[in-house]
Amino acid sequence: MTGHYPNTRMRRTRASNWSRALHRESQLQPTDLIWPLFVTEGSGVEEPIGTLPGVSRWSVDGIAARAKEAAELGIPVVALFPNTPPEKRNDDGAEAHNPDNLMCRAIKAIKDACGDDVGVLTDVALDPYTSHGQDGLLDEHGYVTNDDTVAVLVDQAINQAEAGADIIAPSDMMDGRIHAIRMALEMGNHPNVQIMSYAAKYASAFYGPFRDAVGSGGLLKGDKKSYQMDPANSDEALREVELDIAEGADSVMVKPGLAYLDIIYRVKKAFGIPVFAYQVSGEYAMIEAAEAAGIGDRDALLMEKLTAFKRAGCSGVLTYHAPVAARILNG
Ligand SMILES: NCC(=O)CCC(=O)O
Ligand SMILES: [Mg+2]
Repeated sequence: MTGHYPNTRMRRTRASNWSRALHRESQLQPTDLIWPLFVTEGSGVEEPIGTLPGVSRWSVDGIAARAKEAAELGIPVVALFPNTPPEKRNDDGAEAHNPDNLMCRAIKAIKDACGDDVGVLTDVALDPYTSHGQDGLLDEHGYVTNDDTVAVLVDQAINQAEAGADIIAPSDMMDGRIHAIRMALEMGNHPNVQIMSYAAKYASAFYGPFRDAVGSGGLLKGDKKSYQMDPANSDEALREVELDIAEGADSVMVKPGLAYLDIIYRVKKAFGIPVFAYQVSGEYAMIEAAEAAGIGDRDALLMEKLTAFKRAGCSGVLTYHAPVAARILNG
């Protein structure tokens, strides 16, 4: 039972800087951040992404430089997404398991440049490699098949692990893929490669700028509602998470971030496992747009939102603002 005024004055502990610092319940640190990076072909290339102001695609050499920057800022992990050239995209996304694809070259360049100082998280899904922009293989009706897709995702994940990936992050939302990938990693002599499952990924309107960044936006026909979750659902997210833990996920992700804080909170309470939020491209773009429109201070907005993820129970956050936030935190 809390006391009564005036014995209890809630404002007492808020009255000074030192006291606010002492009583702060959640503290964001650079080590809470995962920095998503977009890879493109060429060398010495930086391509700014129009819908993500401040974010660029980098060629492999630039990606290695960004990873070094991450290490200097205290950011422990970078996440990689390739912008596959159109001529290498086809119906079955076969480029995803080409050992010399953009992703594998970027993984190797980072591991050569940074070794153990930076972890490399790699996305598993076919959308950056398919000519139709869906995350899996289509049947004759245009439906994204489950089991045939999982077989390709396993090849994609092993391909990334062979190149040196530290964390495999399947974002496809097929059923059973965590088990299949975990078994393949065990059999393929990669027992310590982690899996961070996009366990509760919602069919969201906040992904638009990302699709521009990986070049799949113009290609995508229809939507992803037959595999990504309905934003109205919450109990279903707990079932998704429970299955992925049972199948061998080391950590889980909830995506998007801010509109799904209740899901993060429930997952953490129910399972006590490491939970990560993906603050997605649309969320990033909205903060930048608020700053550009003069209706909010970018740094204050982003630090408040990132802190909210910690408060809700996250171990960390994937955010395009990672380097900006780390610089703020490092003073
Ligand atoms: N598989 C990764 C994503 O879909 C990212 C979406 C976004 O940042 O909007
Ligand atoms: Mg699932």
